[in-house]
Amino acid sequence: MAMIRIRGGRPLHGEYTVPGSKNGALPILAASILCSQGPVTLLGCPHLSDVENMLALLRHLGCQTRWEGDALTIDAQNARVSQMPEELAKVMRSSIFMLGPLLGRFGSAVATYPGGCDIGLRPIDLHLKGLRTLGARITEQAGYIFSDGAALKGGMIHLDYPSVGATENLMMAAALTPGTTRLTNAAREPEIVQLQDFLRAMGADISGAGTETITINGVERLSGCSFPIAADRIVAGTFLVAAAITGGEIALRGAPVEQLAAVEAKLREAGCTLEKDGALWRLRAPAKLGAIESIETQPYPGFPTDMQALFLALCTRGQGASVITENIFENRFRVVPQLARMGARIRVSDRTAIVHGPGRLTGAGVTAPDLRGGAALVVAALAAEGETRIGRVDLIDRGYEHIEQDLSALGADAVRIEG
Ligand SMILES: CC(=O)N[C@H]1[C@@H](OP(=O)(O)OP(=O)(O)OC[C@H]2O[C@@H](n3ccc(=O)[nH]c3=O)[C@H](O)[C@@H]2O)O[C@H](CO)[C@@H](O)[C@@H]1O
Ligand SMILES: C=C(OP(=O)(O)O)C(=O)O
Repeated sequence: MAMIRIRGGRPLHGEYTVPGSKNGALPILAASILCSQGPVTLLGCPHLSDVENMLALLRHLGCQTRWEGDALTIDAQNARVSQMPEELAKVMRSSIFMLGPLLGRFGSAVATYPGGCDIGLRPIDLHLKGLRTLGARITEQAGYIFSDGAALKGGMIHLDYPSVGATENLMMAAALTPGTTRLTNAAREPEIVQLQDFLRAMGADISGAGTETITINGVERLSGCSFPIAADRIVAGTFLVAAAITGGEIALRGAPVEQLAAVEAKLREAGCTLEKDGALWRLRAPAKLGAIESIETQPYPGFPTDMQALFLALCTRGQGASVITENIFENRFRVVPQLARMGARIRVSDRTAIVHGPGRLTGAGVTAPDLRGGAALVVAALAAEGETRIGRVDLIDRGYEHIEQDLSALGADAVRIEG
């Protein structure tokens, strides 16, 4: 098994270009199967293991896929319905995104319960309830989800919770479903707006993404287009935290600054200076990081749950106690025992973690518990004395293309050791 070895204590300095977004790309890849006329080309698509797994799923469903640099072309003209292979569904939460588009285009789908990082129970009841409201007949048997959407028609769906994935799945199902579908209490994340933009580029009639009501008028068919994948707000946030914890300075190129308002506010509270400088967004760390009184994860535009573990790491270096509350996923403090191995003093009670800083972080052998927990260990290792070895790099690779190379280019001593 590969691991990342980091020798800490070197402040990061330099410029970093933010890559395309994983959470933007994954639903867009699923939506490409809706396109029956001509190929779609996604520009600036990140080369991530999750993207490759999604492509394997698309090929299994009869699509042709081709990379040319960062441009990814998918031709779904000859796509067909077929049972999704369990091994792919098991490793990737986003396999569930195929359900809506397959129902929309072919009127049937067979899926398995999705796997992915262990950050909570992650039920899919809201996805299934919404599809049933559109007329899908869904039966669940031995881990398989059989859905028949021959009689799909537009309808009113109120989501009990603004789930990102359920909103996306239902937008995709409704794009080719006759009649008008209205989604209320929809998620408002930037990735929902990106999916709407992509569906529109293929010819869909959809509006309202970014607000809590999305309206979709089904069209007969969708056709090919070329579409840019937007920059990854969580990767951008990760590199800001990495620079901050090492007492360094970073300039991000192509950062989605407005999408990071909640993260920026907390970095400022920790004493960082952030300013726009033309196309660059600069962060300068203070001589000593301050504690952060309270962070509460919330749906967008609140503080993102995907940044929570990274701030656990950052707050270990803050002067005093910081309080972090996780409201979205019930199992997202699994990195705490790993950070404790590096000397962090964090007390968890239910959904709240109290981080006592400033502690001395020291290198240790640790294991990524999930994608962002893994990134938090990388960031902590940059600030630790001595050598840290981080295992389960495969989880980190889900969302970061070659994190050790990008950090090395900014001055870190970080290498991947293939095992
Ligand atoms: C590929 C992708 O974009 N992943 C993101 C997406 O995940 P994902 O789309 O899975 O997250 P959701 O917004 O659906 O989940 C939020 C909460 O709703 C619950 N829930 C969700 C669906 C459902 O049918 N029933 C239900 O109870 C979940 O268990 C969780 O507690 O949004 C999360 C919240 O911003 C991010 O952390 C993930 O990085
Ligand atoms: C939890 C995440 O992703 P996914 O929903 O794909 O598991 C994440 O990106 O932090």
